[in-house]
Amino acid sequence: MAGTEEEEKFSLKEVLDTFKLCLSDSKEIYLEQYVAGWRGLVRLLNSLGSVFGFISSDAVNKINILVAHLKGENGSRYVTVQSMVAYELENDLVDLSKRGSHPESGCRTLLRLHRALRWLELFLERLRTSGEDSKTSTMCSEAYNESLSRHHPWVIRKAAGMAFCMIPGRPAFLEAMNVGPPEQVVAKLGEALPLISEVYQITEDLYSRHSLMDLP
Ligand SMILES: CCCCCCCCCCCCC/C=C/[C@@H](O)[C@H](COP(=O)(O)O)NC(=O)CCCCCCCCCCCCCCC
Repeated sequence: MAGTEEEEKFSLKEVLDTFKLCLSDSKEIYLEQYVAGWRGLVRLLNSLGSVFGFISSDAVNKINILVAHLKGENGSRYVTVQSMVAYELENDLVDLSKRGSHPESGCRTLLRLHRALRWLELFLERLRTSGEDSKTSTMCSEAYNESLSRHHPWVIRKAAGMAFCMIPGRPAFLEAMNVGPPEQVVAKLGEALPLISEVYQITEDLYSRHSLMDLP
C-alpha cells in the first residue's frame, strides 16, 4: 500500500533529521516524529524492491494505526510516547495479557515498531563497521536473529529469511541511502546510530517500567 509519499526518494539524512526531532529537551519522544522516521524507512524499503512489500505493508499498517490515534479525538494525549502510555494505561485501553477489546492500542502497536528499531540498530551498526566484501543479507539475518525473530512465528521467520536473500549488495545498498560515496554514508550512519539507540533505550526503559514488554 505504497502511497505517493512512500514512493518519494529516501534519504538517510532526512530519517536522521526526523529521529533527531523526535526527542524533546526532557527526553520525551514525539510520536509524530517517530512515525515520520518510520515513514522514511518504509520509503527506503520500498525502493529496494517489491519483494519487501509484505514487510513494508505491515509497517505502514502500524504507522497508520498510530496516526489515527494522533488525529483522533484524544490526539492531544498521543503527543509523546510517554503521554500515550500514561493515557492508555490510566483508561484501560491496553490488552495486557491476551488480545481482547483493544487490538489496536497505541502501546501494542508501537511495541512492534520498537522491536523492529532494535533490528535496525543492530543491522546499521553491522553495516557501518562492515568491510567492502561483507554481505548485507548476512548482516540483516544476524541482526534479525538477535532481535525480532524471537517475536515472530515460524512462517514469518521463514518469509523474512527469504526476503533477506533479495537485499542488494553492500555497494547498491549504500547508494540507495542517497548520501553520497560510501565513506559519507558510513559517517552518516555513525551520526544516526547514537540517536536511534537513544530513542530505542528511552522506549525500552519506559515499557519495562510499566511491564509492557509482552503486550499481545
Ligand atoms: C532492508 C531489509 C529489510 C528487512 C526488514 C527486517 C525486518 C523483518 C520483519 C519481518 C516482518 C514481516 C511482516 C509481519 C510482521 C508481523 O507479524 C509482526 C507482528 O505484528 P502483529 O503482532 O500485529 O501481528 N510485525 C512486526 O514485527 C513489525 C515489523 C515492522 C518491520 C519494519 C521494517 C522496516 C525496515 C526498514 C528497513 C530500512 C533499512 C534501513 C537503512 C537505513
